[in-house]
Amino acid sequence: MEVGFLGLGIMGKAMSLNLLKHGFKVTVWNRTLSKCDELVEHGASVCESPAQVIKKCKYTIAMLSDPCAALSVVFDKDGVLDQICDGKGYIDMSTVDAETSLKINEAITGKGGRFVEGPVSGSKKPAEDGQLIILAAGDKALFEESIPAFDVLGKKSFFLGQVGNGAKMKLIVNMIMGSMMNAFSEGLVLADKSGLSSDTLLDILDLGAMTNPMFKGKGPSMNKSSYPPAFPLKHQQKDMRLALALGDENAVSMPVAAAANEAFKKARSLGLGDLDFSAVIEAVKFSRE
Ligand SMILES: NC(=O)C1=CN([C@@H]2O[C@H](COP(=O)(O)OP(=O)(O)OC[C@H]3O[C@@H](n4cnc5c(N)ncnc54)[C@H](OP(=O)(O)O)[C@@H]3O)[C@@H](O)[C@H]2O)C=CC1
Ligand SMILES: O=CC(=O)O
Repeated sequence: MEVGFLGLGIMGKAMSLNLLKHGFKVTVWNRTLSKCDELVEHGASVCESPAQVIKKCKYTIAMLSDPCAALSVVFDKDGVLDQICDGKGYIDMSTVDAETSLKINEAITGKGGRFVEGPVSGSKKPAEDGQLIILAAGDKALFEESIPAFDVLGKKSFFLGQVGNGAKMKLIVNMIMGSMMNAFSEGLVLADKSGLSSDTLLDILDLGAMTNPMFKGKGPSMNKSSYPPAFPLKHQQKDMRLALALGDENAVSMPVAAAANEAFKKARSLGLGDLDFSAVIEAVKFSRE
């Protein structure tokens, strides 16, 4: 199977490398073209614009930072829309809001193409290991044709119905994750300020009903104030913002998520946006100083 891949950030690089490892022919494009070099070393071809990738490939996957990036890659000059046509499939796996996904769907299908949104749950390591959870929606036939690629990228693919449902589900999952990360950060800081060992707190949490891979994976490095980016904090804050907007639309009161969003905003204002989202603990420490 030949696929195009647009966007080689933390996730896109790991995902496209995985496809190459599993025998897919992959043609890549990234806004900063130099990031394609490593993929070429692993056998990928490169194009100089999204339009060229779409022209070459029947199926193209995108993994871009946010709604603005997702829209720009589709609608700008030499973008996806220039070449999308009957018989082509576009699969956007970026985390965006439903409105963005619907706009893209309308434009792609308006030119005869087919569209699936497929945001993923799981970070850099699950992307490297092909263990993502794929939250797809849109064109069912395209979803089914994408299964060979999804099976390489993920451990489970959900089909959630109409376009927008994948985006909404992903935002809800990440709203919960961002809120949990804040509660966790407050607990670690409170243990430390109370004269307790935050490492012992991790051991206690790990033995009880609250054990989870996120506390287990991030806790030890948070206790060392180390935040190598797996999931950039600026993206987690984008997800909180978009989830809160979904709450607004549906009149769902979400004070916990709103407070978590404020902490992520604070962390961004402290210049921590490119670090891992666990760096939000620095905003918690800051507010207690
Ligand atoms: N990291 C993670 O753990 C996870 C991330 N996600 C989601 O996946 C998506 C990608 O995340 P991640 O790989 O971490 O992000 P990165 O910040 O590492 O990469 C972002 C990518 O988007 C591209 N990009 C940004 N703005 C534009 C633009 N205006 N036009 C074209 N391309 C653009 C970047 O290009 P350039 O290299 O030129 O800057 C880069 O390829 C996000 O939506 C994120 O929320 C989902 C699950 C897990
Ligand atoms: O979107 C981030 C993730 O870890 O999932």
